[in-house]
Amino acid sequence: MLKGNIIAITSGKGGVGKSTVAVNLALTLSELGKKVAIIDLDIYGYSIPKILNITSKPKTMNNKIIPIGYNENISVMSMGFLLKGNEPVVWRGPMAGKMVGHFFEEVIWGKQDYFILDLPPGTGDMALDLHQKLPECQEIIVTTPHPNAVHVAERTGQMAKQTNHKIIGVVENMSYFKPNEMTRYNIFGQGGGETLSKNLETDLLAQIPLIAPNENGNPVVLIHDDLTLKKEYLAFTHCLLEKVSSKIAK
Ligand SMILES: Nc1ncnc2c1ncn2[C@@H]1O[C@H](COP(=O)(O)OP(=O)(O)OP(=O)(O)O)[C@@H](O)[C@H]1O
Repeated sequence: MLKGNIIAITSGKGGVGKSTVAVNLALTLSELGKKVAIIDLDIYGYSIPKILNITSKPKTMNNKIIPIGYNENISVMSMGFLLKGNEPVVWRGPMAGKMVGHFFEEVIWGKQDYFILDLPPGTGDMALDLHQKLPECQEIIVTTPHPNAVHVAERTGQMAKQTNHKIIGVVENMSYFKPNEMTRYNIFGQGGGETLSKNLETDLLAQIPLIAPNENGNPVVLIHDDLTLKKEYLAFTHCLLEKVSSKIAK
């Protein structure tokens, strides 16, 4: 199975930034010299290949899949690598569950410091499969500050608790927008991450701001492209490393 610390990035609602958080966390860990695998478990709504701009296809060896190497520290697997172009995945739940099993067992991962799992939103089949297949997995719950996102994310956290997955903490994404040092807009409200972490009796690990598109109108979501984002993710990753290693030590 997977050899290394396993961290699932979860949420209640879609679109709150799970995949973005998963990728930036992996990039930051890799910059700190850690070996990281990103497993895109959003079988229907995979987005990691697009975020990382990966177009190559994985090779196989002895009937096992070799994950795509993004850089020397990061290996990636996604449903998107197995399809031609932007094909939809029109599968019933058990098929998707089987694919998740393949991603864990039929990919040559080797030993990694961290496996970052990008989950689909909610408490459906995939989350349940994960709880059964990887009981040692720990979770980070992503929300925006908006009360609706918090309300739904709380159910994901409750599921983690019911199935004995440790919650490392909450990340509040799209927390605020700061066009300059003097101005700050709380576009999706305020305090959602804090409320969620209190309700789940865990820590608020980070408040990641909304980043404006660059001068060409392209979204900026990777730490490579924005210094503020880089600093926020560095602080978040250090906080995470401390929490994960203290849990390992216990
Ligand atoms: N901090 C941020 N600032 C600006 N844009 C962001 C930020 N975080 C995420 N986004 C953008 O928001 C959109 C949704 O992000 P993402 O795909 O990571 O969410 P998700 O929770 O994984 O969604 P889904 O559940 O649908 O897979 C993307 O277009 C992403 O580029």
